[in-house]
Amino acid sequence: MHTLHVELGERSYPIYIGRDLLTDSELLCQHLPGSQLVIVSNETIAPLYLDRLRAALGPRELVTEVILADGEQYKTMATLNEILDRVMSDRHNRSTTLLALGGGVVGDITGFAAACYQRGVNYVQVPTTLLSQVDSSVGGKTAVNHPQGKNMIGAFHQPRAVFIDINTLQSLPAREFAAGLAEVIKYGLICDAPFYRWLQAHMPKLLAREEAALAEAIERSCACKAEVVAADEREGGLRAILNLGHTFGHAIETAQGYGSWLHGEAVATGMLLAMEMSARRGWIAREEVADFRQLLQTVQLPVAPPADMTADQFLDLMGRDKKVLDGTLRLILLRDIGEAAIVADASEAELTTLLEDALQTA
Ligand SMILES: NC(=O)c1ccc[n+]([C@@H]2O[C@H](COP(=O)([O-])OP(=O)(O)OC[C@H]3O[C@@H](n4cnc5c(N)ncnc54)[C@H](O)[C@@H]3O)[C@@H](O)[C@H]2O)c1
Ligand SMILES: O=C(O)C(=O)C[C@@H](O)[C@H](O)[C@H](O)COP(=O)(O)O
Ligand SMILES: [Zn+2]
Repeated sequence: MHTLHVELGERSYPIYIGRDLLTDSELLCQHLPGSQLVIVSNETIAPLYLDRLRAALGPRELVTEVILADGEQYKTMATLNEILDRVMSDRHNRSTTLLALGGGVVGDITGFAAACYQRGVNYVQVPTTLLSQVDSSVGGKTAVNHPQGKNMIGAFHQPRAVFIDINTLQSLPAREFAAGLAEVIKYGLICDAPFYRWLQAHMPKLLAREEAALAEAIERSCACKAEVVAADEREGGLRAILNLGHTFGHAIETAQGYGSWLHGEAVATGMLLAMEMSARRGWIAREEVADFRQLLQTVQLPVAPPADMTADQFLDLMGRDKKVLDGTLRLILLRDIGEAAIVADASEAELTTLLEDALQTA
């Protein structure tokens, strides 16, 4: 087992990465000492992993299990209320801890419920998708979607611990695994060029879900995220680099009504747009864009935006991005592989041409 730390003073917490953590009673109970617990999962994950986890957690005075419907389309206020209603009805007090067992959807909603209940109770993350293991379980961004925008209602609320059991990845559908790889690749692009080159070389091993390669990729991704979050917890500046590809990607997810494009798929296409834009500015070589496109294709991630979108629709949705400040859109581009830049000078003309060219390939 490897342990990383997110250093945030009194809100610091460990990230444990290893096999069979889901059944590691001693480790789990060390971080979950209280008598009250709320386990939040969904209808797909619970039948696979809940029994084992429950057994490892041992008997408690009060345990509430909330099993949500599965899907990004349920990352809503209504689902948040479902959790809060159960927590209220079962009379949990402030000493309770929420535990998210699942992917990023379960994790983001559970974290938000923990941030809201009685103005904030503890929660821990037990992420079961690649995406949630390398990204959403770490950093304390919690949220639900609004029909008009992704993650628009939420709070920063850090978990107390993250337990990454890499065995759970063996049951993950291939499409979801690929979506997680998009966020893994993101870390190489924004802050770790050697890691990006390693990913290019080791993609076959990752796609075969070889344990050593998976552990390495998860650890390096979490290390990057932990460092960025520790430096800028609430996205005053630097943390925005974790949003590479997301301004385009969130526009795609919102336009599609959440669900038909997976988050990682939309981010992959968004990262390709950001790389193309960086190349057009002369910041990165054309060959890097071509190699990146090839890498996405190897992983079976989409390389063109949805054909039914227009550049105007993109611009409208991108104008609602959380990185818009005083009416100015900020985008994450690449100065080089491993070196992200936050730019505020993208013109409407530059974006329209970029998007129209990309839409022609869709
Ligand atoms: N908070 C953050 O910093 C952050 C970062 C990245 C993404 N996100 C959010 O995370 C969400 C995407 O997360 P996701 O990709 O994990 O999607 P997800 O939570 O929808 O999970 C993907 C699918 O895999 C299933 N699943 C989960 N674990 C499984 C397993 N081990 N075996 C079999 N099936 C399994 C789920 O039931 C679901 O159907 C989006 O809402 C995105 O906005 C948040
Ligand atoms: O942790 C962050 O910061 C990120 O931006 C990570 C992203 O991968 C993630 O999708 C996040 O939820 C996006 O945040 P948002 O503020 O753009 O909604
Ligand atoms: Zn993301």
